[in-house]
Amino acid sequence: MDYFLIEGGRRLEGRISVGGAKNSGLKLMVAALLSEGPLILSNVPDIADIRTMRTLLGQLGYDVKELDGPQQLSLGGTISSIEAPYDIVSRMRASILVLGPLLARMGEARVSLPGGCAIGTRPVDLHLKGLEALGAEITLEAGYINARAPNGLKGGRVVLPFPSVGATENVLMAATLAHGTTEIVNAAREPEILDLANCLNAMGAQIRGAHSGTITVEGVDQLHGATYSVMPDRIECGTYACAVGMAGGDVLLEGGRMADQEAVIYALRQAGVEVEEETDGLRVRSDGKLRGIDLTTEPYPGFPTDMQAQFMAMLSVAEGASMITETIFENRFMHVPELNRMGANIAIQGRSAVIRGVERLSGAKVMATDLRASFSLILAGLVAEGETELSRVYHLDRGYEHVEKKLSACGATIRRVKVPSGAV
Ligand SMILES: CC(=O)N[C@H]1[C@@H](OP(=O)(O)OP(=O)(O)OC[C@H]2O[C@@H](n3ccc(=O)[nH]c3=O)[C@H](O)[C@@H]2O)O[C@H](CO)[C@@H](O)[C@@H]1O
Ligand SMILES: C=C(OP(=O)(O)O)C(=O)O
Repeated sequence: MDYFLIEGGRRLEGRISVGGAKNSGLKLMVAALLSEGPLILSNVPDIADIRTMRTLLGQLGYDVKELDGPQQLSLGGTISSIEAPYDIVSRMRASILVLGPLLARMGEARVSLPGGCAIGTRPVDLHLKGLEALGAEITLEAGYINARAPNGLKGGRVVLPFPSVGATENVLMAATLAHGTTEIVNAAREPEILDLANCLNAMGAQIRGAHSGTITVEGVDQLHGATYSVMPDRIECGTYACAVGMAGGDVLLEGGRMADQEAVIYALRQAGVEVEEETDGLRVRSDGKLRGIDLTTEPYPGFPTDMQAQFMAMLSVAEGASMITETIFENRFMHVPELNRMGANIAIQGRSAVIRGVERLSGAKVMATDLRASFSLILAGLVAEGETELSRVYHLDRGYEHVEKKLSACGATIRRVKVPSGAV
């Protein structure tokens, strides 16, 4: 298992190129299952989750080819299996999203139940109810979801009690090939949903209102191939903005977009970080002097839960106290004990964390527990006195590409130590 060594105390200057969004790229790859012709995707992030999705699509019989390196993929072929097995779904929860497309295209699907993960129990009841509203017959057996729609799916009205991102995407994809009209009420409004709808429309789907909370889909008989570019990763962009905020410096986040992340930019500015939109991306400047602020995670357009851990790290060295309330996942504070081991002063009270800013953090051996928690520890390491050793970086590799390259290019001292598999 690789680990990172980080030496704190360097300002960050230069440019970081923001990659394609993990949370869009994965869904666009799944959308290819709905198409009769190949889907060509560009700006695909070079991350482990995308490689896992390639394995899953391969398992279903699909052919995923690199056209010009890992960032441009061609996806197409014939579906020869309708089963998403446990060993892949348990590695990556987004695998559940093949359920809707397989049902719509093949009339049946067998997908392992994903189960919980480090940040919460993460049930999929809303996905299943949504698909049932389109006429799917669903049973659960031996840890698997068995779904059937022998006469095809029928358009229906799906009212989500909570705007679940995954449930919205599963129902949206299934509805593109259903007979008749589907309305998804209280749909998630994340920019990645709009990206998915835009790609599906480019493939011939008839989707309206993908950014509005009520999505209308007129089912069509078939979808065709298309060429589409994955949107930039707003979470990666916000993560590097926090790095500059803490370490101090001046960095252009190439490809970053203000419109995708107004709540994050508002919070950065409140904390004392300068953010401006330029033609090429977002310019972030900071003198490293930060103020404490209060934050609550919410569905989009509110402050994203996927930026919570990074802000926690940043606010741990701000002047004054901050409070972060996590409303999306019930167990997303696993980074707190690790940050405290580096000298942070953070107390958890129920769903909130009270962060009392400290003057300095000190380098330590710490352990990644989930994707965003991993990066919060890198951020802490960038400003800590001495050396930080971050283990279990496979969590980080799921969703951040070329971290050590991107940060070192801006002056950070960070290196990956490769440990051959099998070594102790
Ligand atoms: C691959 C991907 O895109 N992942 C993102 C997606 O996850 P994901 O699609 O899993 O997130 P959801 O919006 O579905 O989940 C939010 C909350 O709703 C609950 N819930 C969800 C579905 C369901 O059927 N029943 C239910 O109770 C979940 O347990 C969680 O507490 O959106 C999250 C919220 O912005 C992000 O943190 C994840 O990075
Ligand atoms: C929670 C995340 O991803 P996933 O839903 O894939 O676990 C994330 O991207 O922060």
